[in-house]
Amino acid sequence: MNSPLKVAVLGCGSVGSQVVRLLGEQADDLAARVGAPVQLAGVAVRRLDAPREVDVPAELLTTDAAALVARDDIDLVIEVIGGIEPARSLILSALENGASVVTANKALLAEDGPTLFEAAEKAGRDLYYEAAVAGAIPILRPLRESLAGDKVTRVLGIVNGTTNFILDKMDTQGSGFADALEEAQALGYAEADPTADVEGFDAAAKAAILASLAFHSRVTAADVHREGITDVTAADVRSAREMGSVVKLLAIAELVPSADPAEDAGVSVRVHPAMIPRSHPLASVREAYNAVFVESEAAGQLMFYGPGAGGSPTASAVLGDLVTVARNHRQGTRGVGESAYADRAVLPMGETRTRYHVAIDVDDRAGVLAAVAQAFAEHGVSIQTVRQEGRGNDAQLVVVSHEASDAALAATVEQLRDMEIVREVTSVMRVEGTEE
Ligand SMILES: NC(=O)c1ccc[n+]([C@@H]2O[C@H](COP(=O)([O-])OP(=O)(O)OC[C@H]3O[C@@H](n4cnc5c(N)ncnc54)[C@H](O)[C@@H]3O)[C@@H](O)[C@H]2O)c1
Ligand SMILES: N[C@@H](CCO)C(=O)O
Ligand code: NA
Repeated sequence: MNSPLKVAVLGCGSVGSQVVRLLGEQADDLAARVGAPVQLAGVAVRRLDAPREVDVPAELLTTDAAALVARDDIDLVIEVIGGIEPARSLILSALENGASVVTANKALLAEDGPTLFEAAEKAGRDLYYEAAVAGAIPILRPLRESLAGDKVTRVLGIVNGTTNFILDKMDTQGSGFADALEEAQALGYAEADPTADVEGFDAAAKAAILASLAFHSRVTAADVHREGITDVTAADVRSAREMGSVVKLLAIAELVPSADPAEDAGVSVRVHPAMIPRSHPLASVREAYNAVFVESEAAGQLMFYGPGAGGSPTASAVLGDLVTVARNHRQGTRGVGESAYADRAVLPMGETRTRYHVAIDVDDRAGVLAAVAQAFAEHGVSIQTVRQEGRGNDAQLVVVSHEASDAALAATVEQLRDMEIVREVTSVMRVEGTEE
């Protein structure tokens, strides 16, 4: 057998503890798959005496992560601390010292991925991060490797388990957002501070990573249009149900065509709640599960489904990467690095073409429908369907538009809100996953 590869694990929380457990339990199989034993050489923690989900020999624990990654004998570094600093400095230092790196850190990759990729390139080492998007689900490697010969045109993902759980409860139990969030917290899905999940920051980081890989371009979290689910009401969810749809928080990355068929105009990358038909494969993704739906020119439609979070599922993705980078490291080669040659521009949200569902409480009298239709027409927005519900003081018009620029749709809704015949615009939501 070849001499062992030495691994440093940075952070021993939910994911780190499961990585350490699996490194021990699967040691023989990992050695066979890598072609050399993979030996745990150090675990950086914040406190030596903190309770942990896994037993780590005391001599392997250290609170000095910087010194651990600077050690000459470390071949592989697994970063599962999270956040921007010190994670970024530690990864850069590990690469400079000749180690290959596996990380689950979506926030860092989405904020400053190119700095890390350039450092990996310069060092001739690997930087792998399958766990950063949709936890255990293999999605980054399929985009980066399996689909490298195809042209991806759209990625639609349910990439945040907490928000999917909340929206699922709102749909199946008729709960309001606050009650569904409370249930998610009681079950341990949502954090005490749920901002990153419910405001869409977590999904936006993942959208940036997916878009970068799918479209061979650099997309950062700052480029992603982001709306969370805090304004989704029970009325929105009911309205979706009446149309045979369901509300999901989607991470969307799509190629936007231009007038010249040989060239695209750029990419649209966004996270927002949307209504999708119940017949769409993503509609069946329940509770805290994740799924990523990919459309490409040659392959057609693909769906990747599974647990998007949790210590053990996420550790599965980390160890999958570890086996690959360990094998490369041993053989003195590296895997596929960053591919950003296409350098596509991210279009402003206003230029993105979307469809809207708008529910409007109106007076039930002659000319009202015509006036509402006129507001859409003034902004060049074509209506696909309109239906009336209720009568008299309870009349409601539900309009679904054809595709139009998001700016035109938003302006239409603004105008509706100002109209005298409109009592209230009760629900505005984008519609996705349908053929025009
Ligand atoms: N938990 C999940 O389901 C999940 C899923 C996908 C990706 N991730 C990512 O995995 C990473 C880790 O997440 P987690 O859920 O395990 O978080 P966690 O908070 O449970 O664990 C992080 C650990 O790092 C430790 N730490 C903080 N600063 C440190 C330092 N300077 N040196 C050493 N240790 C330090 C903390 O004490 C903590 O134990 C994050 O980037 C996260 O986004 C997590
Ligand atoms: N908080 C995330 C898990 C880690 O990405 C979720 O709810 O899916
Ligand atoms: Na993944």
